[in-house]
Amino acid sequence: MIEVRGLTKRYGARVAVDDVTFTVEPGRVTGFLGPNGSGKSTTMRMILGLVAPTAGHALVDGRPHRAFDRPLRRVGALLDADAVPAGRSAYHHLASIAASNDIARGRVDEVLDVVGLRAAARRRAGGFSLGMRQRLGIAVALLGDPPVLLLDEPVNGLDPDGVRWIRTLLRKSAAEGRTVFVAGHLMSEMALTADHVIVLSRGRVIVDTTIAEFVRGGARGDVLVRSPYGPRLSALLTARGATVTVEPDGALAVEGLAYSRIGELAAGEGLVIHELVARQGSLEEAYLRITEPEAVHRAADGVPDGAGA
Ligand SMILES: Nc1ncnc2c1ncn2[C@@H]1O[C@H](COP(=O)(O)OP(=O)(O)OP(=O)(O)O)[C@@H](O)[C@H]1O
Repeated sequence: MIEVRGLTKRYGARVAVDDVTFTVEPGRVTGFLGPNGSGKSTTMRMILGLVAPTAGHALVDGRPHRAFDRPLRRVGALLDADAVPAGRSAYHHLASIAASNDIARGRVDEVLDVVGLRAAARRRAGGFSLGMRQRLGIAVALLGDPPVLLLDEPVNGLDPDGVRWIRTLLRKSAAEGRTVFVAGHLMSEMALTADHVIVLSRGRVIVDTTIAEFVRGGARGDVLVRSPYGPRLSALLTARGATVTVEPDGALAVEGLAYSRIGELAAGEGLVIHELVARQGSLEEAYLRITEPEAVHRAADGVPDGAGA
């Protein structure tokens, strides 16, 4: 479990993380979302004891990270895939980290297998692709078989196969009872991987809830209707209180009426329907809806007065 209480980080006048409190529970994947610069990495670094908080504290399984003698056995972290030493092979990189954390050398081969780097293990990590460096970073995180995983954008640079592999790994780790905390920007992937979501905006927590609840509360659900009688159907549904938007391909997006009612109304008027789909809102839609004002504001911040396009 990760417990963050009143965590704050100021850099001069800039508040990177502002009185943040949350708990990351074991047994589920918790997604950590927020626009660029909202404070996710700084929060993760404070949890790992790499950045000193201005105020507040973070505990991992009840203790501050610095209290662990062999931290890799308690928390596996991926922060920056470029942190791999260029001159060393993947094997030697992992072996030296294992030795300093009192982890059996045999574990190195195991994690190389898990991350799919066995064949490249003797090559210099400096020649690795971004995806391979990312896999090596994940190997380091897994080395100590830790009960807590903390990963900053783990799918960055991975191919679709790798993205699916990460998803499976994180789901499996949570099912084993581990605490899995993962920051990311890829909403479609987060929707498939996470059970719970914490959203930061300007250094503050603005959402801390289940993915299902977040999507239900923040995203629009509607019904997609395709019919050769689009305009007549649109008039009919509007007269019954629905809000109808015509999509670029001529389909109708209908809000305010259940799909069953739409089908009945159309049948009553003898209007043929080719497709009738109840669409669930997406995580991306819910996320954009709550963070868009900030994105706009930040874009405005970035444009100096009088600067032309
Ligand atoms: N060492 C530092 N010195 C000064 N400011 C910093 C430092 N580290 C982070 N910041 C600032 O703190 C804020 C939060 O940054 P942080 O990297 O935590 O955001 P993030 O949510 O991880 O962003 P991204 O999604 O782009 O990775 C930003 O305004 C950033 O410029």
